[in-house]
Amino acid sequence: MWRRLLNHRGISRTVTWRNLFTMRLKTEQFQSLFTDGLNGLAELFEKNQHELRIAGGAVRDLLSGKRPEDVDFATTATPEQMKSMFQTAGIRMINNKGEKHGTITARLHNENFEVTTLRVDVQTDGRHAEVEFTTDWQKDAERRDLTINSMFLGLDGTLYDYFKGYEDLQNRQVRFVGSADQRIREDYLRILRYFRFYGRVAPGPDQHEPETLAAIRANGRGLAAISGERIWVELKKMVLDNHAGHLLELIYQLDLAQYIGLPPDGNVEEMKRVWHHAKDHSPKPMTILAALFRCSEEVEKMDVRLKVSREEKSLALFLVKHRRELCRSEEEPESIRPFTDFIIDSRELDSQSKLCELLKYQGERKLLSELLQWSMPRFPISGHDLRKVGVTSGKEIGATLQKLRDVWKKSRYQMDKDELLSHVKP
Ligand SMILES: Nc1ccn([C@@H]2O[C@H](COP(=O)(O)OP(=O)(O)OP(=O)(O)O)[C@@H](O)[C@H]2O)c(=O)n1
Ligand SMILES: [Mg+2]
Repeated sequence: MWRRLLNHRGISRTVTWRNLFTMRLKTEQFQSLFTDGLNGLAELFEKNQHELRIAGGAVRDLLSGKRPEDVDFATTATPEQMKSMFQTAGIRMINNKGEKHGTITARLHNENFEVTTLRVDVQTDGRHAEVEFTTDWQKDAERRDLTINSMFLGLDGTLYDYFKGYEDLQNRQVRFVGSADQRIREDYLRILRYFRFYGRVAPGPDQHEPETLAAIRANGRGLAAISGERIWVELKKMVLDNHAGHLLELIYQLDLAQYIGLPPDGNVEEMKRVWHHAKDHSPKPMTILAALFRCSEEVEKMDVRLKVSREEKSLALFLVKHRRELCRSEEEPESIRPFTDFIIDSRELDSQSKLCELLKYQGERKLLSELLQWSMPRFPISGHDLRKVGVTSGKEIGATLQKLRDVWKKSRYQMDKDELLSHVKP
């Protein structure tokens, strides 16, 4: 993907002017953004002589040949100017919560467009910022986290790159804009964003700039003040990207684990092992993280801090409980029977998917592909069938069903209804 990007045919000319690097982007992904909604938005800004550009992550994605999932826009217009412009044009605006930070959301042709006024952060407490609006594009680029996230793209395809973001993207380097220390102090979550984008962009593990790591180490404690929800969103994405084994180890080396809900004495060696054999099998984030936990109390503590979903927590507890004792049988190492027996006994809907995660954890590739294809046989007997053959009391029905389940299991789930009912003594 990256080599293709270097000699992309969609890029037609490059100009360097002082520290601003510009060029024209005309890729298919870029063209495909121009829906009726965006064309309408662009026209309106042009008519009112306000500049409008695509900003941040979407520019990074477009330059990497990816269609961005969400596109943020930046403008020189103030929120007041935008509001009056949209009102005059009869365009609906929705949820004005972002207005304090300069964001107006307009709805055109059933599409929402988030447009944010250029700004500088005048005061930050490491979580929230007090902002001041500006018409200077470079100032807005300067307050962004990473060089690869600091670029703008005009709607004519012109790239505005003040901090060598494009060069870094081509060289697969992740760097903070200006001082890493300052950028991190503005929002400590950026430590985790750095790791996440490192996973996405860097060609291999361990190619960090020493100053970046020093700034992260020095500011790690700041993560303690960041909400668990925000941390979990970042951590989850990071764990599923490249180099996650290395990055999680780095989190321990830089002494950050304690601030983000991970056990201070996490089992890093086990995690690296698990990551290595699970990474190509689409593991859930918790399958990798579970390897760090030594006991269920550590899972509980993580949940208090990160407020993970009920399913995520239950998977972590499940893996910690069963990772050693529920494994392939010595006598029949190729058989998925211990796992299918477990699923049938547990009668829980999600136990099959949990066991698939367990097999990823254990690195059992063959058993995993079999279990993925296996479908649970249906137990052919109901209470109703037993009543028909004369078992009437509730207690007796329960006990007989259990007994028949055992018989069924011994037959490796082959016996049908009649064969099973022949075991019921009238
Ligand atoms: N802590 C943060 C979060 C965001 N940003 C800036 O705001 C942009 C948009 O943020 P967001 O959508 O949260 O992230 P993306 O970089 O777009 O990544 P994703 O693809 O995950 O949306 C970023 O590119 C970056 O310029 C920042 O400087 N500091
Ligand atoms: Mg984004």
